[in-house]
Amino acid sequence: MHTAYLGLGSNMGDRELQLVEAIKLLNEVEGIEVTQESPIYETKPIGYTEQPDFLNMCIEISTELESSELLKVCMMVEQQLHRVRVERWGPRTIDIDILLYDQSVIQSPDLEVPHPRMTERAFVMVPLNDIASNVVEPISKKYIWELLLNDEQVVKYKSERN
Ligand SMILES: Nc1ncnc2c1ncn2[C@@H]1O[C@H](COP(=O)(O)OP(=O)(O)OP(=O)(O)O)[C@@H](O)[C@H]1O
Ligand SMILES: Nc1nc2c(c(=O)[nH]1)N=C(CO)CN2
Repeated sequence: MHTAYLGLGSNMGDRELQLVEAIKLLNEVEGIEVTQESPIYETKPIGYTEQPDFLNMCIEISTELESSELLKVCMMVEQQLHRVRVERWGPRTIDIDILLYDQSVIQSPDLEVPHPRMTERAFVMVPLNDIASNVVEPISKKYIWELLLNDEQVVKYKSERN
């Protein structure tokens, strides 16, 4: 059995209904059980900003499916909810991203896990932290180290007072 975290987003049509429907459809798939749902957040669009606000949330699932099968299921659910994609990062009825799959690191042409942009996105990290703070804590700590290693200079200050 595997544990995975999925990020859900919607900014077209009945946004809340589409999140609810996506969770229902995922739960109906054999080999998937939705075990936790975060609160829903209303978020300003990141990236391409000339589009409506999103509703975002994260869920935890317990699954027998391999990661590639899980990706197919996510894409199938997106299709069932009539996802239309006009442009990359543009408006969509539903977007389902695989954020984490156990502790796996996957780098295939179709699937990258952990999701490569998740740590830059508060609309992912905030709801993920609501349902999996134990998972977010080591990730964010690692991320802080990466920021420091890459460009930011943050050096401990030695007091000049007595
Ligand atoms: N972790 C992942 N979860 C979902 N799709 C992924 C993942 N890694 C790679 N992909 C690929 O990304 C494609 C979907 O891209 P999509 O258009 O949904 O990206 P996006 O949601 O607009 O942008 P972003 O990936 O930055 O959230 C899929 O065809 C899938 O093969
Ligand atoms: N607030 C917000 N912004 C986004 C979102 C999203 O889900 N929420 N998804 C994107 C592409 O995946 C791009 N920008």
